[in-house]
Amino acid sequence: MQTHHCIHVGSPHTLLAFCSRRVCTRRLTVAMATPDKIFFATGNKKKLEEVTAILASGAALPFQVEAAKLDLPELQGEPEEISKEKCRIAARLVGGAVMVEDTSLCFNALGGLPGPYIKWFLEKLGHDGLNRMLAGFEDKTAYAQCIFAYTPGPDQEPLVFVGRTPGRIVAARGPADFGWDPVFEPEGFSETYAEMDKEAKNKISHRYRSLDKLRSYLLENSAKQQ
Ligand SMILES: O=P(O)(O)OP(=O)(O)OP(=O)(O)OC[C@H]1O[C@@H](n2cnc3c(O)ncnc32)[C@H](O)[C@@H]1O
Ligand SMILES: [Mg+2]
Repeated sequence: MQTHHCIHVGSPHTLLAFCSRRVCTRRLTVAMATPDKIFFATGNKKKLEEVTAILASGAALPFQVEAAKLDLPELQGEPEEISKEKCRIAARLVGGAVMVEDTSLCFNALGGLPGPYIKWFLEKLGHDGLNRMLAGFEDKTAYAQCIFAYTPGPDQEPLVFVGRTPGRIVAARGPADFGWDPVFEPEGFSETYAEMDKEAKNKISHRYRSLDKLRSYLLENSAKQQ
């Protein structure tokens, strides 16, 4: 059997190519450089505020993040797949590099539901209804999950970055200006997300944890850093 060496760059984002040696069927992978401009597509002003604050709190970025206000579809399926598909749709709409995120609120007693469907549960049942859903269960624990999906362009497969913050569902406390913040008390804290300073939430939140992973990935692959 003939053997030879293909270069295999172990970067998670890959441009698929094939080795020029005909005997080789292995796919070569080449890391995609971080572009100069990446859109953040969302229809949610509060998400945008948090993402902007989280990115601004770190070192200066060698790329620009520009908001794209898009009304993206509420898809069904597993959270990672929802985020990826949302990203593919957004990349086609903006015609370039884009990141999106999809947020879930998962009740442990309900096997992770409402999960990615929290938007509809919150809209139809309100904060009190979310509490009542757990009335028959002793276990009030939950986790907030954010999945950022990023692609350098419409023809590239999106990558996902998952961040989770554990906590529990409590009767609403604090300002009701962002989703289910008043009913989620993160583990290790006596305040709900809504009662916490924005800065404090942004240091421990599901959004911070996933965005931090995406930021590291983008910095590692940024030509300007090398
Ligand atoms: O355009 P996109 O980015 O999809 O924005 P969206 O508001 O539709 O957001 P999702 O599809 O991710 O649905 C998540 C739901 O959870 C809410 N939400 C998201 N992040 C939150 C956070 O950090 N705290 C409280 N509520 C949040 C949000 O308002 C939605 O009702
Ligand atoms: Mg949405």
